[in-house]
Amino acid sequence: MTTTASSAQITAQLTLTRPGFTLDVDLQLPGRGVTALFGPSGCGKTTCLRAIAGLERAQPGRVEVNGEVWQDDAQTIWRATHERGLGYVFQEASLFDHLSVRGNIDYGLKRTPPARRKVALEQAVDLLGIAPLMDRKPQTLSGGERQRVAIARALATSPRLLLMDEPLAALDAQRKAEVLPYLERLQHTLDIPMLYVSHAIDEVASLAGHMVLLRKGRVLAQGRTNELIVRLDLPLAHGDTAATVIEGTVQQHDPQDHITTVAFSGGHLMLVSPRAHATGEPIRLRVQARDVSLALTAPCDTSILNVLPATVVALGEDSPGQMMVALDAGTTRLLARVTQRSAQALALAPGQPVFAQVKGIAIVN
Ligand SMILES: Nc1ncnc2c1ncn2[C@@H]1O[C@H](COP(=O)(O)OP(=O)(O)OP(=O)(O)O)[C@@H](O)[C@H]1O
Repeated sequence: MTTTASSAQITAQLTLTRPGFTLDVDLQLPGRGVTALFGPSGCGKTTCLRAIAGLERAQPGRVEVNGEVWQDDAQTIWRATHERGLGYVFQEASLFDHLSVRGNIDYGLKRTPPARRKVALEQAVDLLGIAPLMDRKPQTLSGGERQRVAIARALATSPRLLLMDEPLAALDAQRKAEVLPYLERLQHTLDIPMLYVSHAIDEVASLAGHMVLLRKGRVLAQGRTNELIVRLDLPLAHGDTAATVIEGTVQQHDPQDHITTVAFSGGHLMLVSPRAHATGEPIRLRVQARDVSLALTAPCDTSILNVLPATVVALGEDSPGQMMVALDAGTTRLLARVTQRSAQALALAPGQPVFAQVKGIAIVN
């Protein structure tokens, strides 16, 4: 086995040329947690995953995962896919229809030498909530159930890296919402890094701490998801889906009004939450730019619960007639989408103190 001294990090320098398309990326990713590959159709997300998996050969290429070198053309190192210890989950779960769910998961387990087994069968089954399905045949399962079985099977191989290529894309919104919490649970429980391809920015924002933004085979930006989604120079901070993820701590929960108060670097936010959250629990919140409005003086007699003092950092044009405003509330960057007319009427400019009125907040996890 070829290893180097570097610790939890994934690096991939990949050049791969096809007629009409060149992938040329230098990825520097954390070796823990979920990293999303995000970008428009055809930008090279799947090609990146396949090159990291060794299913396609980048030339030249170098891939190193948590100290193990999988490819290094300069040193003529090449590990075949089956020697990389990968889990791969695709859009459509490719289960063996002649085997039961248990048989499918056992198949993954048996391919893993006992010394390398980190994830017990029971743990994979429990994390994906599939215990009641173990004796069923795949063709009797719903799409969401099949996908959970496919993920459990990949996990049962105790992969060094789990590659997921749009694992929720074939599911309708309801099934997606059913599988997403399991994926969130995985990353909190297992120390298996995941690379996650998705088109859906809300999925990325809730799952991935880190992301790579791809365009036409190149890296447009890579870094912490919370930071990239609010950068006005990048496409994510534009349009209807622009949003901020706020990391905070539950301060209290009022069971009478079902209101949870969350403390974060910019103050407090209150949100309606039917579930009682424990005091001190870390919590991530998503605030959409279209749900934030601005005022120059503190509004009074308003039904809006959350008014945060903030400072304008930058303004950018969004769509015709709309501006995107980046704000700092404490050390937290927020986005507000306001009309161009309002931006002019308030004479919004960098450095200006404002009050951000936050109308809608969603709990991410
Ligand atoms: N087997 C192949 N042979 C030739 N060209 C291919 C092949 N697979 C993909 N391509 C091309 O390579 C480019 C990158 O494709 P890739 O599948 O990596 O994009 P993607 O970002 O994953 O897209 P999508 O989101 O639509 O799945 C595209 O231009 C695509 O047409």
